[in-house]
Amino acid sequence: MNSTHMLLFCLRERLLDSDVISLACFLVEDLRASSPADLSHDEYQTAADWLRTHTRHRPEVAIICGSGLGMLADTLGCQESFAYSDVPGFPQSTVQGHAGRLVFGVLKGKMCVCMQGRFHMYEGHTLSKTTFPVRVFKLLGVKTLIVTNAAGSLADGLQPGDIMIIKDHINFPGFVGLNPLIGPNDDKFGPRFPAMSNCYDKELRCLATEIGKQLEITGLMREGVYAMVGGPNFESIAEARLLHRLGVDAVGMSTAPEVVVATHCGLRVFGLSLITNKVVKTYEDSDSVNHEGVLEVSRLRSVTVQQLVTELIGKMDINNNGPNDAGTKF
Ligand SMILES: O=P(O)(O)O[C@H]1O[C@H](CO)[C@@H](O)[C@H]1O
Ligand SMILES: Nc1nc2[nH]cnc2c(=O)[nH]1
Repeated sequence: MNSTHMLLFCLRERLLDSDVISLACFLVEDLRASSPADLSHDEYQTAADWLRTHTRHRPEVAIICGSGLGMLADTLGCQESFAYSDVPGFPQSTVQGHAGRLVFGVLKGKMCVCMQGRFHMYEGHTLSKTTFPVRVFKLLGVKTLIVTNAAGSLADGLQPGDIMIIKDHINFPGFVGLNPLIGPNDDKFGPRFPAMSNCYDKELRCLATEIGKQLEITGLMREGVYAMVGGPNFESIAEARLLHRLGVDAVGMSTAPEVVVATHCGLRVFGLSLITNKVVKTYEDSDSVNHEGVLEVSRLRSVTVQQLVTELIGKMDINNNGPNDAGTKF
């Protein structure tokens, strides 16, 4: 008996009133609609097979470009690119600053695939669709995922233009059941109960800090905790204060689902947030954030982010799969 049958049974037996039943059925359906159980293994495999037959590239590193950071993909050598609309199963990008192209190419001698545009829950995509490319990358043989995003800062020491290496995240939507792993577990990808305590690889974080020193950008860099909220609205002042008190350094509307799915399937993850604005925390402050401002700061810093990511890819040991790799099952 599934949850809906259970609720209908309660109704028949007059255990609950009909309004409660309708609401509960709606919530159950809603949760189900947002779970990856609505995609079969074959759907990921079809996309991976299609890509394998359309490109000779065999990427080891995947990069997800945050808002306004798509220029990273332009630096790949020997490029081949595909519109998301051409790849079976890929959703469409609907947000300004997210071009909607998958770019394959070579960076510092490593085969890479770059998402010029990511998918967000607030666009109306299910979480399975939001994270769809990550599992496709796994099937393509990718070992390391690099996620980038634009984020607002709550930490006093983080200014617009700074780069925060993500040490950990808080997946707020996950607290209310909006987790991409909800639904029957696909054991071919990973375990039912994956650990998240090592999801941002320590070695890669240290390497990025070293590279920051070489690039003489340590003044712009620090580690911190990223929190994902659902969006699409930016934070109210009371919400900003709450996040600040909870120890959040930077907030955005993406990344956590991708990282959860990547960690589940044993990918090594590196993440960074480009701080595009300070989140307003006082009622006296008349500033307010907007997406155009976010994109502008991203573009201004995109070359620095590009240099950092490029050097990181060049120097990373591709054969070290990190602590989450339980061995591939394909
Ligand atoms: O997280 P990325 O995709 O970088 O984008 C961030 O910027 C947008 C808001 O300006 C939101 O989508 C937020 O998540
Ligand atoms: N939620 C949220 N997302 C962002 N993305 C870029 N800046 C912000 C911000 O201030 N808040």
